[in-house]
Amino acid sequence: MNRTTSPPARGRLIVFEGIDGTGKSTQLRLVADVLRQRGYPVVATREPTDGPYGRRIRGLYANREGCSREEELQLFIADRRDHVDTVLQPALDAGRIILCDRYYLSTAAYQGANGMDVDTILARNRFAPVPDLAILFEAPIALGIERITASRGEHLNDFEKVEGLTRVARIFAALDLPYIRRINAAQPIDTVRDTILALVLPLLPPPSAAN
Ligand SMILES: Nc1ncnc2c1ncn2[C@@H]1O[C@H](COP(=O)(O)OP(=O)(O)OP(=O)(O)O)[C@@H](O)[C@H]1O
Ligand SMILES: Cc1cn([C@H]2C[C@H](O)[C@@H](COP(=O)(O)O)O2)c(=O)[nH]c1=O
Repeated sequence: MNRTTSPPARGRLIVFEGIDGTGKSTQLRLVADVLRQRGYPVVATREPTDGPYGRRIRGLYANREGCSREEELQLFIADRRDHVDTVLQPALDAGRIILCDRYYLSTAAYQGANGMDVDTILARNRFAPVPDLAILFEAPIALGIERITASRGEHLNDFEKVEGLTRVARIFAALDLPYIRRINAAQPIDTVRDTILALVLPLLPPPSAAN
């Protein structure tokens, strides 16, 4: 008998976006735990990645000297291409639920804040799968800075960085795409987690169909 098996349902791509210190990584871990407890095959990942381009990008945080804005943008895009090819597309094809800490809206906002054209950045990311949901974490810049300073001892509070984050926040605020949902990330951790789950759970197939 000629038996056929149906391919697994396409997975879901859910991305966590927003300025620094709004709680994306914290929430990604919490939401991944809840989904796994419910039986979903979750892939938790992030950009910049830990791959070769991502490592080069992280090296730039310490010293940007000699790297033009265009080269920086190219590195983020190369990192994303690699991420799509090696992690995101295979996971989607296998029916997994991907939770990704930052994606191409971060490129639009951060490299846009560096002076690159936002629409051009988005156009150069057309190779990347469109997310099913982009959760945009919104909180005052000062709150994000305060959280990071308290937790990591990083000193983000100089004028130049605050000004830069203000430009980033303005671009995030102006993005108008159908898959974006904005959340109030200034609320307590459990409240934010429940808000995210209320957005995510209705988008998922039953856990058995996602395995
Ligand atoms: N809702 C919240 N209320 C209070 N503190 C929070 C909340 N969410 C996260 N934090 C704390 O703020 C700090 C920064 O959180 P987290 O690393 O998750 O932010 P992030 O958005 O991923 O930052 P970055 O973009 O810089 O990586 C952590 O110490 C975390 O415990
Ligand atoms: C994906 C992406 C990230 N960035 C910036 C945003 C943050 O300042 C760092 C990542 O830091 P995290 O603490 O690891 O979240 O990189 C960017 O400028 N462009 C991008 O595309």
